Amino acid sequence: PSHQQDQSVYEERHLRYISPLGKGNFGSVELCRYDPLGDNTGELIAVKKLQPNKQSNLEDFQKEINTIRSLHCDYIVKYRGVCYSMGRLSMSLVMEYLPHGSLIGYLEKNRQHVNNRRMLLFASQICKGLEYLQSMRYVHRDLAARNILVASDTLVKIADFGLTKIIPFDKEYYRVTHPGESPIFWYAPESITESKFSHKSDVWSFGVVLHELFSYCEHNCNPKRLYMQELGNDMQGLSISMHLVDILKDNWRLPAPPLCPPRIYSMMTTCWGYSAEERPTFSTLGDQIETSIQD
Ligand SMILES: CC(C)(Nc1nc(-c2c[nH]c3ncc(Cl)cc23)ncc1F)C(=O)NCC(F)(F)F
Repeated sequence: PSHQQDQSVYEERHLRYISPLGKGNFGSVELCRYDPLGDNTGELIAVKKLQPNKQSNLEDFQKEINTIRSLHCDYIVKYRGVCYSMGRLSMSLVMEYLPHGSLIGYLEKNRQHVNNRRMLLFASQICKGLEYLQSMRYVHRDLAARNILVASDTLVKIADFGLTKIIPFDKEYYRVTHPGESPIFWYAPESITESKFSHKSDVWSFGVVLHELFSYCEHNCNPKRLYMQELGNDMQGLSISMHLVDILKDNWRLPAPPLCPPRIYSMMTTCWGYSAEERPTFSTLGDQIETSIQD
């Protein structure tokens, strides 16, 4: 209902810190209990604090809060509200807490009872979440299994909108001025060479997430490791991204994960079309995944 205020304010005095969850873009996230009654019956929440010493300023954080507050989708981590502290000088983003954590940890722990059908269910949920993001003209820019959260054994959600940008109404892509520490092994070629980000660059990253899914996030065959093996581990710094683009131009792609169904691997390779136009849309990918689930 529109009258329901979507921004609930959490009072810092009722916040009970429990444990650290991890570090994301521009901040750290902690598990807390919001316990106004003081009897430990309050809800568990994930609280993302702005890293005070980071050059990222309050403005970027405010943008991230506005982004996640505007998203209402079953496959995107839910915004709960904000918590002001130190007399409204600093603020924290409050999100729903998903007990199973990020997809990487979940797959490492539960590998034995997650089969291909379950993987395809997760893939279709991520795809639907991305289709929704695209309908809102957002590009995520940091799609990776580490940024997918597990709500239950049958539900995953996209999270960490620290790098998400809105595509201007008159353009098909967003150009970043300050690339920062980029996860280049999840990046499309044009994002590496021209800092250009679009729905089609998110499609490339979705292909890499599919590879992570069907590799069960095995750390010895994660994308960075596989690329570095191909590049020769002796590379340093800047030349890695240029060498990476060269092997992509020569049509080298991540190899099929062990036991990955051929139809799924060919779906990944369509996401890795060198030029953005060759890559499918999320709706086409969604249909292909649904078809694979039926079989
Ligand atoms: C920076 C942070 C905390 N990292 C982690 N979150 C959670 C984690 C576990 N449960 C959570 N419930 C909500 C949220 Cl926002 C995070 C978690 N678990 C492990 C993490 F490394 C994060 O936000 N990562 C992006 C995400 F994984 F969420 F996509």
